[in-house]
Amino acid sequence: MADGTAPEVEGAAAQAARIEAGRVLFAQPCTFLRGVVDLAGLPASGLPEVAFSGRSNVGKSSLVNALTGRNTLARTSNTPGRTQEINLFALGPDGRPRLMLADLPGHGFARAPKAKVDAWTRLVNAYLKGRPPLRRVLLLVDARHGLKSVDRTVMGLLDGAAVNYQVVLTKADKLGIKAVAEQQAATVAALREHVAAHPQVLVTSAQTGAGIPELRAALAEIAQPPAP
Ligand SMILES: Nc1nc2c(ncn2[C@@H]2O[C@H](COP(=O)(O)OP(=O)(O)OP(=O)(O)O)[C@@H](O)[C@H]2O)c(=O)[nH]1
Ligand SMILES: [Mg+2]
Repeated sequence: MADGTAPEVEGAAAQAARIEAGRVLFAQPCTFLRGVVDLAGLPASGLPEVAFSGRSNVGKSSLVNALTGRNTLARTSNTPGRTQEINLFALGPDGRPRLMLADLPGHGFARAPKAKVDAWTRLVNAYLKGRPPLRRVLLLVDARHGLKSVDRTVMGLLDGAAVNYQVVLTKADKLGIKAVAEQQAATVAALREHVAAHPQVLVTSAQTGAGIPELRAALAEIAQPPAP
């Protein structure tokens, strides 16, 4: 390079700057705005939004908590079907939030009455297809199980609506390093034919914090830039 800096050194410096931007963003306050049961209840905030989607019990609410460093911001449970509304959280300095987080009800099996599950599935699908500020959908997939047919249905919906999405493997602490790497490689390969999918698959654990700095960094690139 012209200034004598080796490319790998420049790459490492750029990555460190991304990680730092993510740390700074998620060190800001995060406040629960509201839970909505129909699209009309969604605020027109003008903020970029990122949604946490995936099968029931995959760890969506836990990931919101791990990212924001708050254990009880989003309610979690061992029972699939815990989150039954679209819960919105504003992240950023008081009065000047930079990013909206949307913790969604899960897809697929849930321990709740069928009529209720059908209603929130319709809500989530309508939200995923038609929410203008939605910049990225994080499609959470249990690292032990990989992509399931309900995930492929959601991927088809997002491809069709041209909504950018990124697969995040969760609960990586429940698998060995080799098995996680194999699941990651298989998922990357499966995403190649999906036009709206981000090519990078992130690996996380809400329990150990693995992958959380990297996911924060990815979301900092979507957030509104900090005020000068
Ligand atoms: N070991 C481990 N357990 C996790 C992790 N993330 C979530 N869990 C557990 O998985 C269960 C479900 O977590 P939630 O965060 O409630 O999952 P969810 O996707 O929001 O579930 P619904 O709202 O029901 O769709 C809880 O018992 C969590 O403690 C993780 O990274 N590692
Ligand atoms: Mg939840």
